Amino acid sequence: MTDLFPPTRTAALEKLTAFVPKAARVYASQRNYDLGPGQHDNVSTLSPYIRHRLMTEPEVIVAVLGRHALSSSEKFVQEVFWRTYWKGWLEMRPAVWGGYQQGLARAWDQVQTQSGLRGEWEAACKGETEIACFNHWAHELVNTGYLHNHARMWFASIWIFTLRLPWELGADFFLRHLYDGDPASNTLSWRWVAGVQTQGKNYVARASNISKYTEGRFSPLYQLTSNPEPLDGPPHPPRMDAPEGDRLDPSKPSVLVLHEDDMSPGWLFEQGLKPLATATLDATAQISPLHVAPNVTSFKSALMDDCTTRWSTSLGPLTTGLTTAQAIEDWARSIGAEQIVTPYAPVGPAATILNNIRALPVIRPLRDFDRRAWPHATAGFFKFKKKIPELVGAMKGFQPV
Ligand SMILES: Cc1cc2nc3c(=O)[nH]c(=O)nc-3n(C[C@H](O)[C@H](O)[C@H](O)COP(=O)(O)OP(=O)(O)OC[C@H]3O[C@@H](n4cnc5c(N)ncnc54)[C@H](O)[C@@H]3O)c2cc1C
Repeated sequence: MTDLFPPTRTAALEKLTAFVPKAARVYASQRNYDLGPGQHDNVSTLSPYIRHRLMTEPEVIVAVLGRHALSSSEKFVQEVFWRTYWKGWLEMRPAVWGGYQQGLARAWDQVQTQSGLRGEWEAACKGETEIACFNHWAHELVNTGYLHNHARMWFASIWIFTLRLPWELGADFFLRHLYDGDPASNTLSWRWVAGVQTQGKNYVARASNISKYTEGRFSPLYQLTSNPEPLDGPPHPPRMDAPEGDRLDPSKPSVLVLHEDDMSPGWLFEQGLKPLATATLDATAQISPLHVAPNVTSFKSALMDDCTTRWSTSLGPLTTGLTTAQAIEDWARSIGAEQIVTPYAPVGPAATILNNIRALPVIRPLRDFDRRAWPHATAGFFKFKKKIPELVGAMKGFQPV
């Protein structure tokens, strides 16, 4: 099943080319249908590539707008901007990621000390509950590294409101098994389903909706909790300013650190960066207190191999798989660098490691796309999406048709 996501940019581009003709009318009318593993042709299945920026959001949007007007492909373009919105929202409230990690640590303690909870959590993760659709999605996730968006919503809702398991354990289960596992999209989507993101409003999975959008493959009648209350959560932390990124002075002796959040470093070379050497950061051990699934680890590392192979002539000598701030500092010093350059890593495992580097200045340039979009994630998506035409207009290479 890993063949669904060959870990190369060439494969990502082929998928994009095949999907572009469907990005307008077909996507708008059929995107909510989950037709099962290997049958997800009505959506793009590009997220494992976009999440790691083996392919960027503007690149996908520009390809779609080269074929369709924004008015007819609006639904798809908006979905791509959901990723951007979630990232901007979390970037301005990084304490929410810390809060999730604390909640997860508490829930994980309970799993280890309460055998009843442990059994229920294990049954959910193994797809051994009484609910057939839920079991199916647990297996699909573990076997393929992907779930359709609607299945993610139903699964999260059943996890929280029918199985009554802590939402943080469900978010962690996703992060350990999704090829596109993403701190912002995953954490904030789980919070949204639970009713702590849009406070007081939860997402309730209904048998009729599941039956309709799986074309009758599943119909969990009378099995799902029907009117659950949203969970209580703390108020949102105060909003910080969105980051602006650092200015890059390419004349200083620099080393480059590549990480899972941006595997297309060409834009840094365009700014004149000529690294003395490059290292790749492996942040997978920071994703979860448990082991990340081996297929996810090997997917990420194959994507990184693809990136460093494509850019090999610009990177200088390559060191792979550094895992700590100390290891990066020691390596950078041994090269004789005066600064460490790294594409801005948004809130998450890579940023946590990079933020602990003290021995040398860390220069984190931010892509123009993020700098323009993130500050608009001040409130809900409804407000953010009004900025989409302006953000699309500012994209390099965009020619309206
Ligand atoms: C509980 C839950 C957890 C989720 N966890 C993740 C996650 O860890 N990582 C992740 O990338 N997405 C996550 N999503 C969002 C969404 O489900 C996936 O991005 C989408 O299903 C990816 O499939 P696709 O590429 O075929 O999407 P398409 O429908 O083809 O959409 C195109 C692109 O738009 C973006 N996108 C679409 N829907 C969303 C969305 N709701 N939020 C953010 N971006 C979106 C993705 O980059 C996607 O590749 C989660 C959603 C839910 C409800």
